[in-house]
Amino acid sequence: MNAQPLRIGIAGLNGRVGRLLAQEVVAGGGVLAGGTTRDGAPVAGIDCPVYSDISQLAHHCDVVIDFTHVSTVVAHGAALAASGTAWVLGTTGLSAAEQQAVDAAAGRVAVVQAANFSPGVTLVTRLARQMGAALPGSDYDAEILEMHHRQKVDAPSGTALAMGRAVAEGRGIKLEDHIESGRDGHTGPRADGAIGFAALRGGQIVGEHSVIFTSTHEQISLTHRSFDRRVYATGAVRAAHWLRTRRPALYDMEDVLGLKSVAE
Ligand SMILES: NC(=O)C1=CN([C@@H]2O[C@H](COP(=O)(O)OP(=O)(O)OC[C@H]3O[C@@H](n4cnc5c(N)ncnc54)[C@H](OP(=O)(O)O)[C@@H]3O)[C@@H](O)[C@H]2O)C=CC1
Ligand SMILES: O=C(O)C1=N[C@H](C(=O)O)C[C@H](O)C1
Repeated sequence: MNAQPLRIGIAGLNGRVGRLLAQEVVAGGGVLAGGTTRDGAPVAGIDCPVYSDISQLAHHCDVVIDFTHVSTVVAHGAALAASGTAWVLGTTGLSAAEQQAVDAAAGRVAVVQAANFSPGVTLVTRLARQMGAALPGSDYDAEILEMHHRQKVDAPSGTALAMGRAVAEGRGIKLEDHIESGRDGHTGPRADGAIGFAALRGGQIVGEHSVIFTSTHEQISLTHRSFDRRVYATGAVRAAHWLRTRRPALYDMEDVLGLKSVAE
């Protein structure tokens, strides 16, 4: 049993998720050790030290929860690995090179990375893997539909890509070899075994994802809707506490929820 409360820092303290994280860290029994904003300015209504440099924040924390922007990932990974600070990473839209930086950091510190910290999405993604295994691409066309608020900057969403990757894993193929995203114009017919994506944007929709399998004779769809971003913040804080006793490695929300020991 750890006597000291967990010291949690928040990268992107003034973000839509960052502001909720500040509340959930305290509600979860942790210490809000500080946060970052781009210019180091304090955030109205949140009482903690604020830095512009994540290295400064890291020295005061056991773990940093990071929901920022993809442009920060390489620098954040290097800084947290150098200071030995665990990392809960929710930022989406990573390139292969940015993902490699996360993998490298996870060789030195414990990292939980998830495109979506909601328990419901974690389960839907697991089910998508099982459906991919059971419903072959030769008979069942897999499509992922997502809708988000108008401010979202990356598409398809990280969650949609994770769901597509799960379908591909179930089918024993690579998503990269079968992805059909952003169809427009004279696309030709759907490729056999393709995994398709469609991204909608509008208003203040928090996050909606559907995985849809359609054959000649039937359709099966799984839909998840987030009503409140707090579901991401509570999931990320849960991940931060779970990380406390872990060795350096890359973990995901299935690890945090203990699902990997449950038979599929
Ligand atoms: N994994 C999950 O469960 C979820 C993931 N996300 C992802 O989290 C990320 C943030 O989402 P959201 O909170 O809605 O976004 P916001 O734009 O509301 O917040 C992002 C914050 O990141 C900071 N930031 C942006 N660019 C930089 C930079 N170059 N350097 C340092 N800080 C920067 C901004 O700081 P400042 O205000 O100082 O400019 C801002 O406050 C996105 O990638 C999103 O897709 C979102 C929801 C759930
Ligand atoms: O930007 C968002 O808002 C969200 N981003 C994540 C994603 O890209 O999947 C998670 C959630 O859908 C909300």
